Amino acid sequence: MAGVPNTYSEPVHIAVIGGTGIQSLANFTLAATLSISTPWGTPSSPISILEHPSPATGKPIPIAFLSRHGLHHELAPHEIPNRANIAALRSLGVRTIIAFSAVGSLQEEIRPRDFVVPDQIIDRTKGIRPFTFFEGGMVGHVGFGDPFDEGLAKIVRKCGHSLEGEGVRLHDRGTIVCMEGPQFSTRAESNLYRSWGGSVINMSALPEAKLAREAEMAYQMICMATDYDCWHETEDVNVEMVMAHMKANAENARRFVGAVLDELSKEEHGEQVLAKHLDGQMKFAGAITHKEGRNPEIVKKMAWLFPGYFD
Ligand SMILES: CSC[C@H]1O[C@H](OP(=O)(O)O)[C@H](O)[C@@H]1O
Ligand SMILES: Nc1ncnc2[nH]cnc12
Repeated sequence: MAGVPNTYSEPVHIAVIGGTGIQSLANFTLAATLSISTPWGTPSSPISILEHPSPATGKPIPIAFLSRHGLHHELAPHEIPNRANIAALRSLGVRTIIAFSAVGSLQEEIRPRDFVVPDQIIDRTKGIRPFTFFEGGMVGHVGFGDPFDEGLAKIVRKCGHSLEGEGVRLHDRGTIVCMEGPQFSTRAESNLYRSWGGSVINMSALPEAKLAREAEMAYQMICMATDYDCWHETEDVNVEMVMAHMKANAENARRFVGAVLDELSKEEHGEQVLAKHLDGQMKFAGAITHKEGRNPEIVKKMAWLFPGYFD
């Protein structure tokens, strides 16, 4: 956009990843648009730096916004450059990610337009998406028992509940089934996922959440149900249905994200926003590969992501 700076000199600690139907965040001041190139390629879209006034001090707080499927939804779930997205955000200083996702509901009580703050994921991707930074000569194993950040989740839930009664219905927990797509599930699959205890289904929680964990970022997804997939007696999911529910509830989605950003801007959440509890975890996880066995090319890539960790 003409006149918008293409650099930003301050560190940015919070990011929002927008999914289907959320290609931008309105009501924020656009401070810069950044085109970042990483050793893992270029992100899904330029990263917008939005300034958000801190409710406490009025001082602008920068937020990075990235559109997962590209500016015009041109990237299918398996084409999303997840490693470039996460690496680019970390290079800006981001340590907290709020990720938004349109999901199918696998449970009667999760109605279209309800929000869910999930706490678990079942991986039904097919291994065709690059899913780790640690490969090709540097091994790293990171814990993923709780795929989302519980501290961040608590803040997100509190914000969601504060909007209840104003058109927002929130489910505090849930298991996402992340499927490969881009085709939707068969009815047999949809029923199988229900029998496994799945709450909602999407195509984008993974490897995004795994890579955020490897990059030592606190990550929480906010899901909005757009359909009952194909297990329910109502009409089977289709794109038109997903987009219609997203559009109808976009204002609530934006208010939800806005409330979370307001809350995260408070000084009391400083340590959480900087994900201090995850600091340095990859330094030890990656040290499993002895120095003499590390591939110098990968070491160079890693130095971009984790300056000073593997010197
Ligand atoms: C358009 S329906 C399928 C599509 O919607 C979800 O996108 P996102 O998670 O980015 O909001 C789902 O994961 C699929 O990519
Ligand atoms: N039914 C569904 N399956 C997978 N991803 C979705 N995103 C929205 N609805 C979905």
